[in-house]
Parts: sequence; C-alpha cells; structure tokens
Amino acid sequence: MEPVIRITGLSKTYKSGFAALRNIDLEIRRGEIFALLGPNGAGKTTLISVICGIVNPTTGTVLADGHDIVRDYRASRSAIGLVPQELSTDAFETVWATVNFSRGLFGKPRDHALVEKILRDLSLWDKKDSKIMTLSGGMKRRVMIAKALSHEPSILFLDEPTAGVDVELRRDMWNLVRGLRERGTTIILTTHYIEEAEEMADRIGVISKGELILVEDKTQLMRKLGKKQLTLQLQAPLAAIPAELAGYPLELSADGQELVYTFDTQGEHTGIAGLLRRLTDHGIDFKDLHSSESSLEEIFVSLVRTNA
Ligand SMILES: Nc1ncnc2c1ncn2[C@@H]1O[C@H](COP(=O)(O)OP(=O)(O)OP(=O)(O)O)[C@@H](O)[C@H]1O
Repeated sequence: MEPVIRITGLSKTYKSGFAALRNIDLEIRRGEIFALLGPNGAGKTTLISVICGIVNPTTGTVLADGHDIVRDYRASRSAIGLVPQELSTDAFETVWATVNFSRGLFGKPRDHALVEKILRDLSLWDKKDSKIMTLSGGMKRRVMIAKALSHEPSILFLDEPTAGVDVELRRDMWNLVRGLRERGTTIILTTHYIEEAEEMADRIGVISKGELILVEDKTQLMRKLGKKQLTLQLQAPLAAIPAELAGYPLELSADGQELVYTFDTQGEHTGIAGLLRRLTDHGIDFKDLHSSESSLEEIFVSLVRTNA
C-alpha cells in the first residue's frame, strides 16, 4: 500500500545555522499509530511543522496523502489535522463557534451533525456554548483536538497530546486515538512519555539531535532490544562478587543481598542453568528469585545515550 506520508532526504537548518533535522527518510503507513520519541530539542516539532507546511524544509521532499507539501500545499494541508503543543484558541469564542469556524477555514461546507459528533466524542457537548476562556486546561486541549478533526483529516498529528494532563484525560485521549484509528485515521504523535508509545503505537521512531536513529515495529523493537533480568535474593549477603564469577554479567546490590543477572531474550542460551550451578559450587545460596523484562523506557534511554 502507498504510504500516507513519504518523507525523503528532509533537512532543516534554521536561519541561525542550527541543523534541526538531518536527512530524514520516513514512510508512514496508512492507518497506523506512529509514535515519534525523542528528548527535548530533538527535532520532533520541527518535523511536524515541516509536514504541516508551517516551517519550510531546507532540502528534501514530503508527500502527504500523495500531495507535495510545498507545491501542492492546500491539498496536502487539508488532509492533515494538527493538534499543536501550545494551546492557541480564541478565548472569547464559544466552543461551538470555534470548531465550526475551523472547519470553514478549510473550505468545507457546514456540517452541524459532524461537529456535534466530534464534540460528543470528546465529552465537550455540554460545554458547546461556553466561552473557551472559562474552560479548564484539559477541556481546552479537547477543543484543540475538536478543531483539528473538524475538517475530517485522514492524518492527525498530536504534538505532545498528554503533556501536563491528568490521568483521566490521558486515558480519554488514548481511547479517542484508538477510536480514530479504527475509523481509518492515521495518527502520528510525539511524546516524552514512553509508556504512551508503549501503550498506543504500532511503530516507533526515535529522533535524536535531528536524526532519525531508529524506526521499528513496537513489538519487534521490544523483542529485539529487550533484555531480561534475573534477580536472586541471597541467603547471606555477599561483600563482593567472587572472582570466579567475573565472566558473568552480574551486579551486586549495595547491601549485598541481591545478585542481578542480565541476559538477552534473543540469545540461544540464557546461561541461567550454568550460573545457578556455579553459584551452588561457590556455596552461594539464594532464597528467592524473580525475572523482569526491560521496558521501552530503558531501551529508549540506552538508544539515546548511544547516540550522544
Ligand atoms: N525558529 C527557530 N530558529 C532556530 N532554532 C530553532 C527554531 N525552532 C526550533 N529551533 C531549535 O531546533 C531544535 C529542535 O526543536 P524542536 O522544537 O523541533 O524539538 P522537539 O524535539 O520538538 O523538542 P521538545 O520535546 O522540547 O518539544 C531545538 O534545539 C530548537 O532550539
């Protein structure tokens, strides 16, 4: 299937001379949820801004829904809904007027039934006659989403959708995003919250210092980079790891009560049986053991650290 967004050789150097994006190639699949992860200043917002035609690219091309974002700006932009990081709406307007007006900006005919549905889906219907300035921060964020959806885009960008929102709204937002995906909307979200990517995304891209350092299927990424840890609670504390066990990737907790063994889930042998034998040989007994898998958070931190 043709990708819904095709980015080729994209770079952005700001007037200051700062290279915010370096030679990005990326294809977004129709109907997927793609999470763009990266530390502060990595270039996430710049990338979204280029795709949405807010920032001009220095080199490269972007096709959104088949339309070149520079040559064919209007057509590409109307395929896109953007929920920006910052809340920016007319404080004195009502929710109803703002969302209808946004639709009009894209030259779409009035459709009150559609706007009503969007407001209901976002639990905004009972606020439709409220002025924006009287709404809470979370409600204002919902209004931003309603505006972005008002012209029925096939691609939705959510730039840090849940930054600073409470748990309840975050859950609502996730449900909303899933619902949109079910109806065929492609969703690209940027986030600092790894758990959000872990929970929501089909694929994950990691951007660091303007470079896209990785794009992977979420499950594959977690499997590929996933490490497991086996923690052994010792019968008696150890002062140090015995020299004979130096070849094993072992760590001793500060109080000497726990030995942690890290192994690769992809490896042919975990090495656990051998390790346990060696421990017994050395008279190291343990009273309990448990294993844990590394989270996407740990994978992400180690990736960005490697790129530093
Ligand atoms: N107009 C501009 N002129 C010069 N530099 C800019 C401009 N806009 C952004 N930058 C720089 O480009 C880099 C990338 O910024 P961007 O906002 O894209 O990062 P980000 O990944 O979205 O970060 P955050 O997670 O903090 O939102 C930053 O170092 C920023 O200071």
